[in-house]
Amino acid sequence: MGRLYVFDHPLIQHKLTMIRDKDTTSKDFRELVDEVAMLMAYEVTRDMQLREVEIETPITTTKSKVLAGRMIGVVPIMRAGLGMVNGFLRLVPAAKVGHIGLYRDPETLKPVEYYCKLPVDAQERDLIVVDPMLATGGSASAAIEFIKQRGCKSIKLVNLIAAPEGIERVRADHPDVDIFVAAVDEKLNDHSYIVPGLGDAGDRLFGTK
Ligand SMILES: O=P(O)(O)OC[C@H]1O[C@H](OP(=O)(O)OP(=O)(O)O)[C@H](O)[C@@H]1O
Ligand SMILES: O=c1cc[nH]c(=O)[nH]1
Ligand SMILES: [Mg+2]
Repeated sequence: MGRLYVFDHPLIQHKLTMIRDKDTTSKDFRELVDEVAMLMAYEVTRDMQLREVEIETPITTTKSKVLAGRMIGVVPIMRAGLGMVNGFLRLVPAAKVGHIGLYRDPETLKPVEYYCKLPVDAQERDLIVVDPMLATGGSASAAIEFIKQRGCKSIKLVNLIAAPEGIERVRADHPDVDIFVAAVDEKLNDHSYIVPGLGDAGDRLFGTK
């Protein structure tokens, strides 16, 4: 069973409140999603490997640590996942970015794939799938499945807000994937939007509605 991490850091919770507020403008919404993604990236990357190197400071020679081992690939689920990419890249600029285009069909609620491009060395990277919303879990589960079909094995999922249904779905379909969220909300409504949630993340990021 994949582990579930809920980030209760006060800065994340404060910013999430502003993100949820319906009166927050697209500009502020984008900036806040970016900031929370960066704060989450700090914790999500806690298990990155280090190796020791010898360096010279202005005072003396010393041993110190640098990143080593598997590098990261950030995989946003478009569109809304795009809003979380920069936060990760600011902390890990050497990360590569793969894109998965999915939208949830409003009638069937099933994810429809329209794009997939991963880094050529994706199989050798620790992949972090990002999407602000985990509602039914259909989109995240399909995205993880596409990535696995391309030979990738080390995968994490990072969402701002998750519904219990989405967490259960991803855990059932992909028990090897750990999930990192800023909040677990109450439920889904009749249109499978998260309650209380933040509305349509893609529309709020890009001002399309
Ligand atoms: O867990 P699910 O029930 O699959 O729903 C979550 C998905 O819905 C949203 O995308 P949307 O389909 O609105 O596409 P968009 O990002 O282009 O707006 C969201 O960004 C997730 O990808
Ligand atoms: O609440 C939801 C559910 C799916 N997609 C969103 O953007 N918001
Ligand atoms: Mg949307």
